Amino acid sequence: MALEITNLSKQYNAQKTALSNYSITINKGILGLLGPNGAGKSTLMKLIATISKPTQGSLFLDGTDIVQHPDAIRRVLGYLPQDFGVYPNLNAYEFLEYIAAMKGVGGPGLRKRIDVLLEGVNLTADAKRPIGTYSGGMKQRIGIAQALLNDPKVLIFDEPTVGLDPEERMRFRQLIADLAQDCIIILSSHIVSDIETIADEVAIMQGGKLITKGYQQDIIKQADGQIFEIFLENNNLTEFKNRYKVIDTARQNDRIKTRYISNDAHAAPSSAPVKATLEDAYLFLTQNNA
Ligand SMILES: Nc1ncnc2c1ncn2[C@@H]1O[C@H](COP(=O)(O)OP(=O)(O)OP(=O)(O)O)[C@@H](O)[C@H]1O
Repeated sequence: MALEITNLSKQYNAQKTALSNYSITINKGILGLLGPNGAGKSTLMKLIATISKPTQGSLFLDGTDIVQHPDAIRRVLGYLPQDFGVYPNLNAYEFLEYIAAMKGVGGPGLRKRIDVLLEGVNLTADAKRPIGTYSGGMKQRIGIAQALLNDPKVLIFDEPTVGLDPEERMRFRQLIADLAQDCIIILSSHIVSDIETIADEVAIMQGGKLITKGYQQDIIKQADGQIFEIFLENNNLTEFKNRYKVIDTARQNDRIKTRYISNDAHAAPSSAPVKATLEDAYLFLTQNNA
């Protein structure tokens, strides 16, 4: 199963091009879309979900043009939009039955499927309560469950971990890891650590463009030799920040351990090179392309 995206552009109006000449091939497994606010992540996901039409370019799923034939993906699609709305008066069962009807999913197995999904997102105990009484994280979890109702082969999750506590994040990871053997799963976040623990491959985007895509270790390699650490006195940090892109600081006794981006030729004296992480690589690559 493969999704082939070629020269995709989306222009919302004369001033706003949200996606520009974007090409990517997405295979089975979990692809994490990383990018700052406004990078075009949601726009890309909406185009794949055929909720929105591209201004230019093509999207093919296993050789079928899904701009011309959106049903080819809709049949096998599970989608959690960023602004997922729920019906406050319905309980979880009623809501999932309603979504199942809209997706044309039914039959004798439906009740069982809903039970399994509610268990999967840890909502069994609250299934009879109106969704309007749920917390933000619980609403997000019912959103995840509805995306899985039709046994999808292409799953799109826009910021799925928003509002989830660490335990629920772990549960989400396990839930989709099992599905990834057999599905294309695309999820977005601007929280690098979420993508780091969930995704096999990562696509970094910025300003509507794809900066890089690959396995995590290959993306991290791109920042090798560019990340340094230095111990600074308290009052030197502000000036240091004017000269270098600081990634992180941590107070250690009376000094500040400062992680920053540079290269060997320009690193500050008394710095030590350190091994890059995905977060470092993300900041390095988006800074270079800003
Ligand atoms: N319907 C629209 N009309 C006009 N501009 C839009 C529309 N939707 C999105 N945009 C703009 O397109 C750009 C890309 O937006 P998009 O929501 O795809 O980014 P994103 O990477 O998902 O951002 P975030 O992380 O904040 O959700 C932004 O500048 C946004 O303001």
